[in-house]
Amino acid sequence: MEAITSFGVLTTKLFKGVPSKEHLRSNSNTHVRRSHISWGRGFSISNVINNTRPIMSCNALESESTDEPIVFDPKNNIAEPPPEWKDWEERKRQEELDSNGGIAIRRRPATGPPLHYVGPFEFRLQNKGNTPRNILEEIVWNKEKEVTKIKERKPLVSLKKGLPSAPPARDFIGALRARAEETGMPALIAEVKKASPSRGVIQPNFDPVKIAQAYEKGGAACISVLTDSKYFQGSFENLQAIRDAGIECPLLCKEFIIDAWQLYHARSKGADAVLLIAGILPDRDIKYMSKICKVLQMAALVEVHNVTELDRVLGIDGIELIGINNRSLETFDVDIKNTEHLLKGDRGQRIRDKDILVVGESGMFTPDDIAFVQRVGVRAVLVGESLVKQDDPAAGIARLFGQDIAIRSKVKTMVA
Ligand SMILES: O=P(O)(O)OC[C@@H](O)[C@@H](O)c1c[nH]c2ccccc12
Repeated sequence: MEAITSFGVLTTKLFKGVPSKEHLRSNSNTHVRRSHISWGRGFSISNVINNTRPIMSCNALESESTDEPIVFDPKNNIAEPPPEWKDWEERKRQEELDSNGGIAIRRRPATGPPLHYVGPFEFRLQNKGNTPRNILEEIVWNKEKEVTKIKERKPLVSLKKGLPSAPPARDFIGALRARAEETGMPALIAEVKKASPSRGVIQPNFDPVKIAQAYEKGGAACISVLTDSKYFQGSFENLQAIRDAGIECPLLCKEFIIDAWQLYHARSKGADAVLLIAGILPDRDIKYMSKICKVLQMAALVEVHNVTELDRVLGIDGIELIGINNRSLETFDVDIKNTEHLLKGDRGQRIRDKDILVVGESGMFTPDDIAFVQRVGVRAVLVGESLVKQDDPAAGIARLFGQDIAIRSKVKTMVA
């Protein structure tokens, strides 16, 4: 690791006790003096090793200063930090959340860490503040650039002018409620997704219209279409093509929305609903954007991943549809028990009192998974991978639910 000093470039190895990446890797039994490391913004030893946390300084943690050695695990070089460090990291994380409107990622690249002074030296790690800390941050920073560019070509005024000729918005939430009631099972939002950052290419023979038609035939109530191209190989052309092909299921535009301009853009391409991710949007944006959605007659699926985000969203008036993502967009860890965890106790009660429809999202592969999330309170599921990778997605739906939900819904409709 290099540091810029007033005398040129110095390596951090020169500073007593600060481990360089190479130093950590090559020393199976490295001793580091805690008093010489500052764990900036949730910084940990593994971040040093993986070089994932950009901000590092040589300030001492005064109050915790001790010469007690920290011994790194010889096999994977990862030290188990003492509990007070974890508390400190947690406190920092909470402070960061508070100052960031409740969101854990930095919405724009930081300008870089401040200069530090050690004796006569002035130094800073080279531009590390401009490195995204996780994939979600990277996606969002790219999205900011992408949207800024398209907005120049297609300003909001011209987008708004084109809206009257957009295909009319259909009732996304109504379709979910009706289907859940009709089948007695969670309504299905089936996802058209070619690839993802966690799975790579999921379906190499990707024909978005054919897949959407199969989903509709198989009993999906709504369809989700990935439009992000860089990370998911999706597009707005896919969304438009599916709409133009006469699919009757309402369509969710699956996009990383960070700017209200994208709402108008999604509507102009035929979307009936959009995704608002609480992990990247502060409360004021969720409020403002969900109001715009109402004006545009689109549904807003507000996605949360943890209790902090769920509590924030439950504090916002007028939210009708909440998605609980079982996958962390920061680490990609998937656990369907997350849905149970978020819906238990008081929170579940508040959701029922407000008559909010809950969508269980990600990581569902079997009838047991569907039954599990239904039992804990979801009335719709959003499923991608397990369906899109099938050669026959309609049959895939029947396998996922353990029964043919298309036939059952048709029979019931005919009887009614
Ligand atoms: O493929 P899965 O595990 O069935 O997941 C679908 C969907 O939940 C997932 O694609 C998703 C949920 N929230 C997102 C936000 C952005 C991109 C993708 C997503």
